Amino acid sequence: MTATRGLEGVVATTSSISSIIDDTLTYVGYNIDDLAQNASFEEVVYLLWHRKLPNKEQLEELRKQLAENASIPNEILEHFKTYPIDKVHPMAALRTAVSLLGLYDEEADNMSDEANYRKAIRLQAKISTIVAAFARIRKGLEPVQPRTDLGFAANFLYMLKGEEPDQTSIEAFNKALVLHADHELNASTFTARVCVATLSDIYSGITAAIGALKGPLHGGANERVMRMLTEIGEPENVESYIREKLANKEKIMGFGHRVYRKGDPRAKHLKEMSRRLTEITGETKWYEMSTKIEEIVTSEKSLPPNVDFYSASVYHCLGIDHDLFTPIFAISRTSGWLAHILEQYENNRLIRPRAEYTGPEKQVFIPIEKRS
Ligand SMILES: CC(=O)SCCNC(=O)CCNC(=O)[C@H](O)C(C)(C)COP(=O)(O)OP(=O)(O)OC[C@H]1O[C@@H](n2cnc3c(N)ncnc32)[C@H](O)[C@@H]1OP(=O)(O)O
Ligand SMILES: O=C([O-])CC(=O)C(=O)O
Repeated sequence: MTATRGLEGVVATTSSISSIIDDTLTYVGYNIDDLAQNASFEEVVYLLWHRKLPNKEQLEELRKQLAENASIPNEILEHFKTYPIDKVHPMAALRTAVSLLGLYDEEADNMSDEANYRKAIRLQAKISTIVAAFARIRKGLEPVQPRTDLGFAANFLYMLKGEEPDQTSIEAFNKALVLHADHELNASTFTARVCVATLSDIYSGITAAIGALKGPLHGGANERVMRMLTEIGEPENVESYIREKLANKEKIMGFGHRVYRKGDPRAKHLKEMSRRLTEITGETKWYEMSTKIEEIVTSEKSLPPNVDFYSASVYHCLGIDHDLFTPIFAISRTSGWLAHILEQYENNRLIRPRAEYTGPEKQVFIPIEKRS
């Protein structure tokens, strides 16, 4: 038995949800470029869960279900208020809150297909309310109740800020949600599938996935990109900062990918959004710095930017706190995680690979009183 480090290139399951072939990303066969230009996040959720685009009635029904299920139990809001608020990362709060949410769902352990679908709706609906409520509570603000007349993207921005967002912000945020919704067998999706393949419940699967997304090699990179941009401060500091990092063999956050070689097809959409939004907000330096970083990293290391790189300046321009960037990724990716969890249940087999043993062999047990 020989181990493949990081399971690189290992095909671990079949799936009909999304694919990456020759650096092209599709959801159920629809090119991500088409979806990013044309689809609402709710349409994408429907597509991932049903493997077809909704008609008008089906989309309206899903929108209604998401809006009607967006409120969260008061116990979760009260729980947030007990946290050492300035020490808790919002991803840790989200991971805990999703687990807690399971305690208040009477169907949590009902494994019928119908109950699992109802739970998927509830989780997708409530996750953005959780993130927005935590963001407000930690600032000493009252949480804002979700509205049933707003779409998913608009509702999140409204709950976060307490005022109706403008059309540009809604469109940009919707596009970011579409771009992050699913991505084949990435680390957090694989985590979710491994978890529920034991026939554990959906809340366990999403809690586990949030834990995996939090890491800086995965979803946590977007927050670190903004930290790097802030540290650099001005475009004239980019060159020395990046070259020093590369010389020290440090990783530049937001670059590189396990699967893409020529480049991440989502990055160009986020780059264009970053260009537009930084112009609108008068903060063009973030875009200017980002493009300079891209030039250096691409030429020195042949590493193109991934989805996390330009999303940082996009979210910054939308007025979102930097430590909420990864929770926002989680809000969108919940749709993909849920699609994969439901697909796993449909055709389940326990996921249990092997390890190549590299430890000592044939050891002789020594009683404790004789050990040095
Ligand atoms: C949504 C997402 O999850 S997208 C990815 C988000 N993560 C990041 O942006 C973090 C930065 N990027 C990385 O750490 C990596 O590129 C990963 C984790 C995304 C992919 O990693 P892997 O396929 O395992 O590649 P690995 O980490 O083994 O790197 C291979 C080589 O490229 C280098 N490399 C990879 N990414 C980077 C980077 N961002 N900056 C500098 N060097 C890099 C490594 O140092 C290594 O070099 P070496 O062979 O000289 O030791
Ligand atoms: O696929 C991956 O390894 C990481 C990624 O880009 C994502 O999850 O969107």
